[in-house]
Amino acid sequence: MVAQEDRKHQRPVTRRVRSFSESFKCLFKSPHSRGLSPINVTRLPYRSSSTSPKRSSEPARRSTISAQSGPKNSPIRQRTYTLKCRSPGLPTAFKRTRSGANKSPTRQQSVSSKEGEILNAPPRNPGSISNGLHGTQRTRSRSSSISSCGSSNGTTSSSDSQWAMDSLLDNSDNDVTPYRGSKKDTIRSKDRASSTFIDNCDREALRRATSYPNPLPSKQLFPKGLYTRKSHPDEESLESLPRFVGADVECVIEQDGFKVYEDGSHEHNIKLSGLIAKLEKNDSLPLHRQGSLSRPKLGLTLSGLFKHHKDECDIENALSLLPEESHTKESTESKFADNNDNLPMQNGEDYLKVVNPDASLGNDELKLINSLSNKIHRSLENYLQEKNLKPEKCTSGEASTFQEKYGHPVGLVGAGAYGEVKLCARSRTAKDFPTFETYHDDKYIYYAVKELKPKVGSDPEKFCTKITSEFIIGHSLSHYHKNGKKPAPNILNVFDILEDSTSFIEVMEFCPAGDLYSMLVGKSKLKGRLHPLEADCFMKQLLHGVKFMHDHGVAHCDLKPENLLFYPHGLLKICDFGTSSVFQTAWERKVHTQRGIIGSEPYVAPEEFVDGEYYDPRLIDCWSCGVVYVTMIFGHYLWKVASVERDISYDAFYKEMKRTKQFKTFEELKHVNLDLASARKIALYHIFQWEPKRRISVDGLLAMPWMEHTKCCLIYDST
Ligand SMILES: Nc1ncnc2c1ncn2[C@@H]1O[C@H](COP(=O)(O)OP(=O)(O)OP(=O)(O)O)[C@@H](O)[C@H]1O
Repeated sequence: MVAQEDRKHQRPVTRRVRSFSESFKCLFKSPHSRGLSPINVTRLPYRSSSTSPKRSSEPARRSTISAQSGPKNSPIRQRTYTLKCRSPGLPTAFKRTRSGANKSPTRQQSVSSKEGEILNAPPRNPGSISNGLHGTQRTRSRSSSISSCGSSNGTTSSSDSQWAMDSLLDNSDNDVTPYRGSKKDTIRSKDRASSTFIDNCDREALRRATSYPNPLPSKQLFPKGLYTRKSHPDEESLESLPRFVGADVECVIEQDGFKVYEDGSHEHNIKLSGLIAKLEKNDSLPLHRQGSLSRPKLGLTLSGLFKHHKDECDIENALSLLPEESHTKESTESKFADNNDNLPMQNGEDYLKVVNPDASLGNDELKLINSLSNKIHRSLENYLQEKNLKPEKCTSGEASTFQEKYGHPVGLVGAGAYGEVKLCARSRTAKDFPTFETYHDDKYIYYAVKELKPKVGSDPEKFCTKITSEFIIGHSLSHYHKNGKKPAPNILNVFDILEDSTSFIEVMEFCPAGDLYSMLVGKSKLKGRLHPLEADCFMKQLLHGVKFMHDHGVAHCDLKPENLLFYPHGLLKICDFGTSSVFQTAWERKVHTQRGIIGSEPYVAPEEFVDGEYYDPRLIDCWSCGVVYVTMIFGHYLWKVASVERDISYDAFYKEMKRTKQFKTFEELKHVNLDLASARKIALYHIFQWEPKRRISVDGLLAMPWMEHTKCCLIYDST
């Protein structure tokens, strides 16, 4: 099997670094010049620390690195880390639903390895099915500083590594937001927060639920009425997605709203973000300075009335940069499957023939890119020269206004490197029924609206590439169903890009349960972690989302918890395509390799640090998925940088693997049963191969027993 996998990875990959825009630019050069001139990709480090303005005391999130250089000349600066390696002792909180809590805390023993300590609970009875459910509770030593994380020589020590993520957090918004479950659930989840036990009496039910490979069918075995699964109100937004049908089955695990049923299925109840929870409590939407995307002002001043707010984007005047026709599904139907009529031919050459109709970037996108980048360049000139001109209309006739299409701003969701992310809402109309591609409730439809403002002195070319890339890749991936294919449930919908007199505005699907980063932070605050079955479900969704991207010629290149968003019932959405790489367009059969460091440090694959080495961007995504997974499981990083020169934790992992072909941390990692623990361990070894040619692909990973037998709350074609 390993040999087979290796062969898979040795598929010929060709050439060189190139970014999204270059994938297209090169199409306008003659084939001759394309072959000769190396295309230089400078990936703009566009993502500085993005801290939600609402929570200024929260530490900075991961920054995205995008550069093209090796370790010696690394553009990576020392940064502060927020998901730190932490000190041992946190037991995983498990609680049974039907029985009283066992008041005697079980012990979770920590396992130390050379490079750091991890959290693991050895079984009370080795071989028992509840191996991962009992542990030693130890007092954790908390670090109160995040600044200690980087040593001056760029390496990390194991003591450096023991920073507790939760110690870095403010507790200001604890328990403000309700769970998205029933009232009963809400109360239970509060009770559960401090619970760290599982009682023994229903072990048999738990064993059945998590039996490997197949849990027992529920209805034949269990009487009705024990526990009826209810669908969430927001599930109606996902009509097209098949889900496990509700059944009367017993809930055998309940932890922080995550429930596992006796038939092996499960249910997530992820907290709604504070903003949406507050909005839903009130009956009407607040008018946040209707017509403006800027923050609400506290008071009105006379001078303010006459002052031109240069940095505010003016929503009334925002106009779509998209041709009107591309808003409708029908008109964007892809024609390239068997029609090359509109190809960007050059001097009669036919090298732009569509050979890969599955690529998400084809003729339609090419046209859109051309039109968008022209408009963005023109507008950028105006912005940078502070001409403050109104945007030109893209279409003849009356284009709908931003407000008609997306409503008005009702709050602040987050902040990105180029501006804020706002929540906009508009009333539902009869026309909206039945398809919703974003979050909604009975009355309103919600959109996330991201402001992209050029910085003074910034390179217009880079800014243009960043927003074109972010929008086109997101838009094309999320509109792939335009040609009759199934929608990708794990890719964030990107709807529109508009401009006003000072900035560009990207309109996206709104995910009301926030991102994985916030979820992990929230768990950590409550001294809990993700249940392994919940983490497995997220991993499966993540891998399916990434597989979808890879199948369509795009590698994400910046997978990290901050870029994974959620719906309350656990639907995961991959977002932020600003550093994504197009490794294959519709006109290419070959997969392009690339070089240079791209992504966020702890998630960056080791081959990226090798100076000048070309790598397959799909495999770096796979590595990042592995890091995201272990971060979910441990609640901290295993290393800060996957470079033996720069990180002693990684160096220790590397040496241990070389010497023993094992990594103690993975060997001792527990799951709900031994089979799952073993299947997952094997998969982790396949992911964390520092030699890319030995690393498993995302496809391969999904086919491994671990993922094959992971019950996911979405049912995919291949499962
Ligand atoms: N569609 C969305 N739904 C819900 N929350 C969102 C959405 N988009 C962004 N957010 C929130 O806003 C935060 C910042 O947004 P985003 O990730 O786009 O900025 P960034 O990645 O820091 O900026 P950049 O685009 O420069 O990388 C996210 O971490 C997330 O919590």
